Amino acid sequence: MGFSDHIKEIERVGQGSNTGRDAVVVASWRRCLETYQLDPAKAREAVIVSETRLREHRQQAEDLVHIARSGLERLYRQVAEQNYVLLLSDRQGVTVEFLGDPSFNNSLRKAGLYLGSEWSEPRAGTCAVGACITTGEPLTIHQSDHFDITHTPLSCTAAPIYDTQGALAAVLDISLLSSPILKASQNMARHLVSSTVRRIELANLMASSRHDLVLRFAGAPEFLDVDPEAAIAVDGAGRITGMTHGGAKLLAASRGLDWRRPELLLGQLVTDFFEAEFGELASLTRASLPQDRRIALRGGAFLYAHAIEPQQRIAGQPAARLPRALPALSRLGGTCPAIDSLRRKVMKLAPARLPVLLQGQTGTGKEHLARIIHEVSGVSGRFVAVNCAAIPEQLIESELFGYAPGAFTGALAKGRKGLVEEAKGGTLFLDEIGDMPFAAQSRLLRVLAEGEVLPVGGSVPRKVSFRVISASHRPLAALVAAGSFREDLYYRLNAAVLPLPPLSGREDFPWLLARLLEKHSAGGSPLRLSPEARALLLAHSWPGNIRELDNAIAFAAALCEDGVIGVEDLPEQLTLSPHAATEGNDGDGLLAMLTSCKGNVSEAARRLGIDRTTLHRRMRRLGIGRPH
Ligand SMILES: Nc1ncnc2c1ncn2[C@@H]1O[C@H](COP(=O)(O)OP(=O)(O)OP(=O)(O)O)[C@@H](O)[C@H]1O
Repeated sequence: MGFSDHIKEIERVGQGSNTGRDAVVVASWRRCLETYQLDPAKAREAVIVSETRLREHRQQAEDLVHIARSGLERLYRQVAEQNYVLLLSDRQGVTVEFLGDPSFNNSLRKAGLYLGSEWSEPRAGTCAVGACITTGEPLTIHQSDHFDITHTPLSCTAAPIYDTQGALAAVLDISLLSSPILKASQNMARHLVSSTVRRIELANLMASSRHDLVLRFAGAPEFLDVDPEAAIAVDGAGRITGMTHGGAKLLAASRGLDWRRPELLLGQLVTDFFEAEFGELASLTRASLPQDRRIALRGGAFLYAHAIEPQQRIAGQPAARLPRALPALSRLGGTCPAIDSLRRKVMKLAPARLPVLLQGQTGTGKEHLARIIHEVSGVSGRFVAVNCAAIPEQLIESELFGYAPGAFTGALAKGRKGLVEEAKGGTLFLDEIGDMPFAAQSRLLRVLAEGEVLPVGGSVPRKVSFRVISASHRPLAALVAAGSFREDLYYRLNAAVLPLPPLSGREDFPWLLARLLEKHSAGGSPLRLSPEARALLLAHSWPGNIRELDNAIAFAAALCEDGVIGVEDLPEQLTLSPHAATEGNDGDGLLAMLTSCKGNVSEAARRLGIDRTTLHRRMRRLGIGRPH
């Protein structure tokens, strides 16, 4: 369809004609024309938000992204071959997570299928993410369904992700740069996106309702354990505390209520919705066969249920296994010279309340260490963490130091306490301190030098006393030399410097691995690794450090079936990393690579960038046979 035909059709729809478009598209076009006053004749470029705004949006979505990641990567693997890219947007329509083929980066960025792209209806016109945010329903916006002519080559399918309280939290979208003409070609995409969202919501509910009873539901007993359609969480008093979107719809349908009004569902007695006593519902555990767990809703419909009991600590046993329950210093790491020395330093420094500077690559555990220092110091105040890189530059001073009444437009009438005062008597952790703007650095220096804080727009300083721990992944000394960090502040912050080693250099790797396996065991028996998966993890170079390992185990924990993580459960990037080339030089690395290629020597040689004969020679030298 040409440019002018597209505009004419939108105008006709605006005047009330029926041109055969889906109702969701028609409604969205009308919103674009009437509510957002967009002009179909004006093509707009895709909007990509600034780095700072992106960081802010990503920070807010961090927990959700963490839980969603394994589902996203699995979905991406299912669709990447058909050239789909995957976007996760927050409820403002900003893309906070993106998976796509990097070789198309330029065209994807230009088309707005990229990290930071903003797909809200008022900005981008009719688009899948924007329409999904507005309607709260899964949908496809295919080619000329898009309002803006710039986006008409795209085909986008999106589904909403709801939080456990029934609010729209994010949107998952898969998109194609070019697609077949028929919209029905995207039906499968819609099914895949919706089922991924269902799994993400279920994982989110399970993670946030550990101390409540969770009830999972399916229309057929066969699907109850593998792919439940809905779930709700219920507290000890029988009141509903959380739900997946499917759960909300099911509860609402049973009483003829509107699922868009979660306040009518949350906090209500579960027995108001089911023809069963609370005790009966709680007894629908795996102890009986799925087909025997049939229950009736108040509205008359039947379905099958699976009750998962709240996780309780069994006296003496699991509590000792939980990483949090370990004494603070032993949570630092295993036994090896580098970590033992770090532990000794922390033991001495923690009670001294000196400013400490933590240096280490991203994901090496700087915040983890800062919390340990806080705990060991035994102070009664709070631990307040501030990520200086995530707060927009214009807000950082008021966030940190607070502001006086009426300090600026939009300020609260009675002013506000800053984070520095929140940390009174405790610890202020300034992460990514190297990103703190110069003006805020000067104010912080004054607070540290004088022990008092002057709120923005205020004239009366207030006394504060707290311990400051700062962290940076860039060497602060180099920032001082480059003139972007105040030298006097640098000397105030680094009374003691603790470097954190990169994961690849940590001899206590097995200890860390064991802690993370416990962490992701979700209360059941601890997860285990197959020997091949362990070899692969040991061989990887971990550029993202402990965070990358943590994410990889979280991912594998979600995929593995019987508590044993195999190579096939690990994220693909572990086997395809650019660092793989170095992994063929030692026995473990080579074995891991061969295993990940299912024993295919040609494939392993290709990934290692060497020829087959060299690989065979290396295998003979290291005494490695071909794994089966
Ligand atoms: N010693 C440890 N034992 C177990 N888990 C750890 C340990 N250190 C770090 N982690 C885990 O690794 C992840 C990353 O840690 P953390 O956020 O402290 O890193 P960071 O260096 O502050 O990262 P960034 O530079 O990105 O802010 C977290 O999930 C944390 O719980």
